[in-house]
Amino acid sequence: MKTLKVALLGCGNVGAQVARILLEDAEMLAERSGAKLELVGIAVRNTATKRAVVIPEGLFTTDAEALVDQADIVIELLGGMEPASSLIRRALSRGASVITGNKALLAAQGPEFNVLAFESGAQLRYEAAVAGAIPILRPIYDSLSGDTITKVMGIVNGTTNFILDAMDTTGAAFADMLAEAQELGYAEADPTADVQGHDAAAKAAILASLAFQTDFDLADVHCEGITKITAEDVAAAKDAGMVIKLLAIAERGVNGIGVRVHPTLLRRTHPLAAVHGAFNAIFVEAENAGELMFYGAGAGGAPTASAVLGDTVAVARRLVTGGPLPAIALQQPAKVMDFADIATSYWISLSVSDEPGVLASITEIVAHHGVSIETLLQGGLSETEDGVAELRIVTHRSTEAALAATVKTISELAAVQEITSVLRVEGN
Ligand SMILES: NC(=O)c1ccc[n+]([C@@H]2O[C@H](COP(=O)([O-])OP(=O)(O)OC[C@H]3O[C@@H](n4cnc5c(N)ncnc54)[C@H](O)[C@@H]3O)[C@@H](O)[C@H]2O)c1
Ligand SMILES: N[C@@H](CCO)C(=O)O
Ligand code: NA
Repeated sequence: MKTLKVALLGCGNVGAQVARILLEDAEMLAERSGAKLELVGIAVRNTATKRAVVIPEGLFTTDAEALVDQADIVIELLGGMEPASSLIRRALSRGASVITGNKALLAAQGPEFNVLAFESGAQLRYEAAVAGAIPILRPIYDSLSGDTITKVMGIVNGTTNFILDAMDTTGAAFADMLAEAQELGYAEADPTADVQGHDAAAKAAILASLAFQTDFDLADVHCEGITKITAEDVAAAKDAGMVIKLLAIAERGVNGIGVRVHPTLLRRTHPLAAVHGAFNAIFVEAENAGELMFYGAGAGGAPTASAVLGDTVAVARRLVTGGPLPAIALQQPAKVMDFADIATSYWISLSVSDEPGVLASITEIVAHHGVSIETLLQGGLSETEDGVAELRIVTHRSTEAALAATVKTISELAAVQEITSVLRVEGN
């Protein structure tokens, strides 16, 4: 049986679990790959650091470059831009295949890595980079390659789902749940990438690139995180039979493809509303397949390691059987839809002076901008301020530009005391 040398870069949450599986399940992996997968070394910063799993000390090295230079397969789980980028380029340039979970790096440099891989005949796989354990990239670029995808929409960040879900179900505080997500190994090394939506935006760029055969990068993704979501927003959503989720959405529109990440209100009957904790779920709509939903663990060491090992076996099988790599699908230049042109629906909460004619002025403004109202709810007089009434408006779908202009004009009305929240609504 052929032996393939595997170099592991990084031994953190995910890397340690990958090392464990490579060592514990070596026999099974060899049977499935058709080759012995020999872990030849693990690049770390400090060889003396105690790890989450028992690993023979002799495997650790601080010389990542020398390790890369002797490997057939390089698994990059360092995170961050450098030295991850240089090491991936080094591996691909010498024809070694690369598996990575580094979505931030892929969203920035993925197209360049693809070219390097194509030139040297190396394989590049990154199922772990989007929605952890869930097989989602391979279904999109492989299983659905005979169909036309029209929309991808999902919860792709475990940390923010964990936080929002706890705020919704137990009323827990944002900061406490973020600390717990960090302890559980869900959050990025710098958790602002999670809560500001950048991690989900990188995943949205990867999903959109594969679903629409083009190259999206982070700059193409409209991104809003969850840092402005308050306990009051969560309670108001609950009161209305809805829940707030951070969604990544990529869809074909009239003049291009719109890619966005933002907190979104969903009715509780929507399947994505039932995704709890750090779980992820992704809806894919395709012309012939219809609606598909993929659900599972979106973060965490062992689940993410499962996706890494799946890629490793797939790469090893091809190294054993040989044969040409599939040609890179023709990458069309990205036709990015301007965010202002994207159709969404708004939920607007506001407090107004409780005086005659206010409702009429507001409905007039909404109509003036070509927007129509789905529901308008008067929440009664404010408990804290005399003569102040609370209103909640949900609009029908309209362009982002028309909706934003509507909110701006409403906010300028003398009777409007405060726009307390503006959120987008998805689903039926
Ligand atoms: N944790 C998850 O749930 C998850 C899920 C999917 C993808 N990912 C991605 O997988 C990657 C790893 O994530 P993680 O959670 O294991 O991170 P981590 O911070 O736990 O592990 C990274 C490890 O790499 C080490 N490292 C960093 N720079 C190094 C260098 N120059 N030389 C040697 N070692 C170095 C760090 O010391 C750390 O031990 C990231 O790209 C992350 O985005 C993580
Ligand atoms: N920090 C990421 C890890 C998985 O990519 C998350 O919370 O989803
Ligand atoms: Na995945």
